[in-house]
Amino acid sequence: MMKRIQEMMKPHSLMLVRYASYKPNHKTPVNDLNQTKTFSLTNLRSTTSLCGIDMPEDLESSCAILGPGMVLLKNYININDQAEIVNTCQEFGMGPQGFYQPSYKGGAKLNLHMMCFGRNWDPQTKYDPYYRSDGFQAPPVPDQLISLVESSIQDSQAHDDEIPSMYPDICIVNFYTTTGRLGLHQDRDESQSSRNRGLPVVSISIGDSAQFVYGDSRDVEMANEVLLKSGDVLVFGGKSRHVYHAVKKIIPNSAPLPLLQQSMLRPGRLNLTFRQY
Ligand SMILES: O=C(O)CCC(=O)C(=O)O
Ligand SMILES: [Fe+2]
Repeated sequence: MMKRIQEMMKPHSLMLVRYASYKPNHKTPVNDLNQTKTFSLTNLRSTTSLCGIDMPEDLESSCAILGPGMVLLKNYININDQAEIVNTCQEFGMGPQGFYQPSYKGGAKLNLHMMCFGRNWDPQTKYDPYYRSDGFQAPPVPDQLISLVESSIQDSQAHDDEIPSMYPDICIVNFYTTTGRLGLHQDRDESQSSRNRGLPVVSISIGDSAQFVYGDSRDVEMANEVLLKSGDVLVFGGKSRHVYHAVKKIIPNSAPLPLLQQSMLRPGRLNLTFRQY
């Protein structure tokens, strides 16, 4: 539930460039070979078949305080930059270090596709500085995304000065199809020093909206709910660094139509979470 909406502002503008010079570095896959099938974020289809919502071009940004250390910057990223982020993730996501569907120890797969920048994270290995279970190395976090995260933190600090600064050296990119979801959890796999200092997690949403739940306990019935829309940035650090959170549902056909026209993002939701290891 939103506690308060503050000051209106223009959506953030960011110039993203392509990463033509990055050369992936990987070992021969050691296991999970069957997981290296490519997954595309985009699919070419006629513009008349795109299902999304019309958006006023001059929609302003706003801010909601969800709790101590938890700030939602609404409509923070403009459509062009959202489309560039889709392009960047697609470019890396189609490569050998790209999207795959990770699995838990027992073999069950997560209900999403994932790739990482900076360090790989996997439900089984947690953070590995170099290689994920199929042997591929994570590319570095793109500089333009680092700048976007740093600006988001500064803007969130203007609303809550207890949110610490951080340098985003790791990023998990999740793509949820319209049936995707993520169970209630805390983000606890970063270094103890990062977590003890309450260094924030910065989460960017692009595409279809998500019902996101969050709360202080493991009990999902007690959790609050907020809709994360395309272009929103959620920052949780300080006292909320270990908030329980989950993605309950993706709302089909809720992405902005101009984003779909520009990026050809497939139905579903792209989420990037940045952290300092
Ligand atoms: O998709 C989201 O909004 C949350 C993702 C998340 O919690 C995570 O990657 O740890
Ligand atoms: Fe999380």
